[in-house]
Amino acid sequence: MSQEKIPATVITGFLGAGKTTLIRNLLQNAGGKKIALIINEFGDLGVDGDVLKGCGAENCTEDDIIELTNGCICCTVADDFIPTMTKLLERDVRPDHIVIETSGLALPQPLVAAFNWPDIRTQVTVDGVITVVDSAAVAAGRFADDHDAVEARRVEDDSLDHESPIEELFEDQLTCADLIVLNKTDLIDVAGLSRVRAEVASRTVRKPTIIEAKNGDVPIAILLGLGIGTEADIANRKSHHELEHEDGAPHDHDEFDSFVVELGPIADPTSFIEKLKGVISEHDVLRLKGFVDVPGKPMRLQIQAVGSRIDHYFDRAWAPGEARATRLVVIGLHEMDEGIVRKSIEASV
Ligand SMILES: Nc1nc2c(ncn2[C@@H]2O[C@H](COP(=O)(O)OP(=O)(O)OP(=O)(O)O)[C@@H](O)[C@H]2O)c(=O)[nH]1
Repeated sequence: MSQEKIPATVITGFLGAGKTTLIRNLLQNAGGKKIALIINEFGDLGVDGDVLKGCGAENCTEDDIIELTNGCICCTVADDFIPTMTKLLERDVRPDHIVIETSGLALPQPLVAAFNWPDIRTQVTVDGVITVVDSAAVAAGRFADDHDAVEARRVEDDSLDHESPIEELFEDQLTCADLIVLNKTDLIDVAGLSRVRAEVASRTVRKPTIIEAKNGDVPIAILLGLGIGTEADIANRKSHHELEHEDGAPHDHDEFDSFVVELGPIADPTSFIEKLKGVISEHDVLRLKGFVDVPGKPMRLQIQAVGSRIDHYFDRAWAPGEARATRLVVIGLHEMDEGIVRKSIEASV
């Protein structure tokens, strides 16, 4: 029996760009399409999976949400992603569409290349790669090295890389895109947005379509059904790393670190969050997210920090029998001193 290939959409974008938010919208507006979701996170705590499982979309039940937590998907393609895909494809009821959320630090290239593996290629095709961009972060220069300063240092020290790991990853994620979503447009003005658009366009040679969004709110008809078959075009989308190491040396994430902080109940979340802001900016924490136990409140408090901007809201009631706890995952550059950051967060309670 010949079966049509199942389309798979890869959603990529730097830490905190709004991938989970966009997917949540997509699931809630999927109009009866059965969607399977594969989520990969950097860091030990399954926050994104938890957020998406709580979104209650009928066409994507908890069974349809698969979390890959053994490291970044781009490094564990063979061990983790391929077996997961194979199992998904063996299910009696196959999904209409597969959506894959990569970790904010993943290179999408190795993942897309995996769709050329023999067992996968015959059954699934990449509908398109969607790269979500935090427009406010781009506007604030968080993905741009100060090239003049770097150049000045480089004259003194040849071993210095021109681009930071963050800037390289950002470009690699843009390089792989079929569609770029400039998200968080509510946080910048029109002039800022047009500068962001120009900067993003200048960092992609292939010139994919660029659209704008607030809270990842993009009609499903725009996101799904691109019909690109990206896996056949992977040679045109090489990452910095692939270009530098044509021998195929594996990429790793040594430049980044993550750890989980567990705390007791937080009686004064407002003061805690205020102090967290200070910790994040003092120690250059890239991303912090998790859940807080506020005594006396039936709901858990979700904390989401991207750079020094912190969102927080009570997202759902603690389930009966669920242990109330405060757990936060912290992600930063390798130079981040875990011991000091951990102590500062503990001292913020
Ligand atoms: N103001 C504003 N906030 C947004 C928007 N989109 C997402 N956010 C917030 O940004 C934070 C990060 O969003 P996520 O959707 O978790 O980002 P992500 O890309 O999945 O993050 P990682 O999985 O950690 O890489 C959350 O607090 C969101 O509510 C937007 O358009 N505007």
